[in-house]
Amino acid sequence: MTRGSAYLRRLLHFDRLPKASFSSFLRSQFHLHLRTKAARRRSDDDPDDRHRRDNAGDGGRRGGEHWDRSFRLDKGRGQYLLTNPRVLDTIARVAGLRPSDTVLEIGPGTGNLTARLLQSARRVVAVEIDPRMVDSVLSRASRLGVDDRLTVITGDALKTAFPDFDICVANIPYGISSPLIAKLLFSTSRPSSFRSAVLLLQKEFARRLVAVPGDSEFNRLAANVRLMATVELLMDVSKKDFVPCPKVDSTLVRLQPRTDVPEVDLDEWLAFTRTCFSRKNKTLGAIFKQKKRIAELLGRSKSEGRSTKIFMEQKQNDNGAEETDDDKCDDDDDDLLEQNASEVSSFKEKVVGILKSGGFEGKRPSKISNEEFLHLLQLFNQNGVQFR
Ligand SMILES: C[S@@+](CC[C@H](N)C(=O)[O-])C[C@H]1O[C@@H](n2cnc3c(N)ncnc32)[C@H](O)[C@@H]1O
Repeated sequence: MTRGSAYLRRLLHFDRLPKASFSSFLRSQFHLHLRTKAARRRSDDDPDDRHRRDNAGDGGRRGGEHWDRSFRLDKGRGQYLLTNPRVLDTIARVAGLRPSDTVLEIGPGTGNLTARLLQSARRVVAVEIDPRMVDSVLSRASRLGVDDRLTVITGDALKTAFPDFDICVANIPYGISSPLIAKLLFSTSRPSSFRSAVLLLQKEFARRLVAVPGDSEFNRLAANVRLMATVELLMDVSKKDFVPCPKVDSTLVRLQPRTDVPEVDLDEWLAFTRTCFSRKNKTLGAIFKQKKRIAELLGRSKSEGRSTKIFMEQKQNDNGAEETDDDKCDDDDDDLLEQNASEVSSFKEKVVGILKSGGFEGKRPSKISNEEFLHLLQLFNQNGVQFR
């Protein structure tokens, strides 16, 4: 008998019994463990059991929502299923659904949240990119007898036209957080026809969304979202509540479209904030004095009506941060300067003059409120400087 098992024997008070009894105790425990494991595996493969688990969202809600492993989950598509029934119930509850509501759900997956949304709302319209998930959620809805109230659009939520909806509730793939929020807030009819969007987001991303001017995390996305909506953090959700377990924790967030959105051309605003936040930790004076920036602005201001890609189509990372590293911007500036040198120089004087007149030259974008940004944009536009 090894020292370890002698210690275990003492610990379990087997030291006064014959060694043979202890060995047979260990053997019986081992067999019990194997039997339990086999039973669990059988239950996973049992369609009835699976069905019982699938139905956890429509009544009893005991135990976890399990993944039936009928196909491989694609992490590249953000297929992390939320399986904690308490969290799923809470999301459906705090979303504030009304019986007359049409809910837009992005990425229903196997329907863990969908089943609950269908309990409280009139109908759910879901957009799902993976046809395997579409089959899964549709067959689940049909088993629950609610398929007549569920429509699933197979496609990319960023490229699919959304139908009219009252509220959006979703555990979204985190890779599309920024462009999806931009699409919800900037491309729906104005004033926004929906009441709110309750989204599960990566925790750090959610914190950046609620950052205010002066916070180290304040960024372009936060400024843009604040223009269109109020943001509220509802609750944190542990990574342990997902299958498979992701690397990051999550936060449930409510976005409520503002009814008092300022009168501003939104494409112009988006292009303007893109410029303002283009260089980390620089003052507006430094940002707008860049040769490349001046040349771009001059080109835009001269060619009226020239359109640029809008916010959600622009290349951006999921942090909502689009700032470039300080030293990378001046590369190739000279090549980009196609305008006549004296024209560029007098345009630069004009831009700097506008910044000075509003007291903005020495200010950093991360400390500026939206009211101030709007004022500066107005000054630029009034003086013929256009951003898109
Ligand atoms: C985080 S899972 C959520 C699944 C389910 N709602 C849940 O909570 O268990 C994200 C889902 O979004 C889908 N998805 C990923 N990218 C998408 C896109 N661009 N448009 C629509 N659905 C997408 C994935 O296939 C997956 O089903």
